[in-house]
Amino acid sequence: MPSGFDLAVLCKEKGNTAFKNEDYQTARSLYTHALSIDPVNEIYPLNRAMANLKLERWSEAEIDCTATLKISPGHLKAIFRRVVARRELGKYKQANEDLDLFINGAGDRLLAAQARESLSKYPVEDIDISPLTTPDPTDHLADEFRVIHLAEEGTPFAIRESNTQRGCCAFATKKIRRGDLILSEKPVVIVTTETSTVKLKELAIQSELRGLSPTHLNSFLHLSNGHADCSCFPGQRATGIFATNSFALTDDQSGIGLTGCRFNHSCSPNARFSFNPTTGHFRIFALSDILVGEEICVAYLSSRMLYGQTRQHRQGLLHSRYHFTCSCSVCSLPNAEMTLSDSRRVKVNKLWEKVPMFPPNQTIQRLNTIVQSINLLKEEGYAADYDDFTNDAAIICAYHSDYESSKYWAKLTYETRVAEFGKDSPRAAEVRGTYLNPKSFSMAGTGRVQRFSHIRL
Ligand SMILES: C[S@@+](CC[C@H](N)C(=O)[O-])C[C@H]1O[C@@H](n2cnc3c(N)ncnc32)[C@H](O)[C@@H]1O
Repeated sequence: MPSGFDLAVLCKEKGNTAFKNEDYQTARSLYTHALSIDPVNEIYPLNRAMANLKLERWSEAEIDCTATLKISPGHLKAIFRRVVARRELGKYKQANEDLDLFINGAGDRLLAAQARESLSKYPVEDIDISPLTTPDPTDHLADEFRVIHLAEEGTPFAIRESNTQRGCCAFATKKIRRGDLILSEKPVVIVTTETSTVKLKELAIQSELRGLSPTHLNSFLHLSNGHADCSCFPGQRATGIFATNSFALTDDQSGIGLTGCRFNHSCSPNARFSFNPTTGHFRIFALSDILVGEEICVAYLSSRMLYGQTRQHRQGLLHSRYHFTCSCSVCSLPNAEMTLSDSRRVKVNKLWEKVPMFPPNQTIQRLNTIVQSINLLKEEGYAADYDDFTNDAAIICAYHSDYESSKYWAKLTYETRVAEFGKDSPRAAEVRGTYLNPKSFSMAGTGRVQRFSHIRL
């Protein structure tokens, strides 16, 4: 497992950097990651012992020193660090025994004399100052995990562990309105996906990880890994984490936003993520009004794959791509409601295919089909992608020289895109011109003149 070994070494090196910067919490966590990848290297528990001493986590420091000594008996640094930990724990007898071991092992007169001198300051018998709680040696990550999940000030959400199988979730902490910007962040790990083999991708991810700050590497390694138990990327923890949490940024790039990737998927999402190539930010906008305490979910599948497919089909896609069984509010509907939901979505999909097939002399039917589709989506509680239909309506009205109707539909398209992707997004910019001037549609005014003002949503 050479690459697993690399990651452990990287964690140790970044941990050392954090330690030098006096960020002992991050250092401790990175040594824990290193240890979880390579549990037989004595340096990792030894370094973590030092971080634990700095954090005054004496019991854990003692446990780490003992672990080091199991792997490497007689390791002097481990013995000395355990002396410090045991003294602080009031285990003077054991501390003094360790100190004797250290002095004997050190074989250095000056060092031995200094150690003996410090020994004289401590009682020989134990006194009872045991810690208030006995640390669970398996729970090393608990504290860092909590730190990561503190909501940043000013954000309208918090990431919290849920009691569902969805793990961490984003919950609204303030009332959010449709079109509100929920999150904007720079992705930290960006990989070119075009023609990449798994091996190339793996190397690219490793190279990105090398460039991360200790804090970011630590956060990355805390992300969920849907590939921990499958054979997709054997022994490649970083690749598994990347595959679980990355989103397409552009046609040939994927990336991870360390906070954005904590938002779970829903088949009727109330938020939408997008990437703004101009600013280089990942953004999440609200698709509907969201109440305090409500979970904020985005969609991992795009438009028709989502609103036009049955639960079975969506679950199949999500499972093959991301290895999870969707438990969103739509997929958890009782049978009867599920059947209704499925039939609505299948119908919308059929209507979507039908819309462009109407000949020019059936534009009224075409517009009515568009209205019917959007109403079905609304009935389904699906609040996105109406522009898949409204843009078509704007074009066909302009074709028949009904610029008032065209503007009505183009405005809906523009407003949808502003709300879902932001006013400054390329998606909104794309339709702004035709909204302001429907005559600028390429086929405008080339069909039979007709009025459609009676067909509205
Ligand atoms: C990008 S992460 C999202 C954040 C994740 N919940 C966490 O704890 O960090 C994707 C993982 O979240 C879980 N997840 C997201 N949406 C889900 C859903 N609708 N149903 C079940 N699990 C979901 C799956 O384990 C998936 O692999």
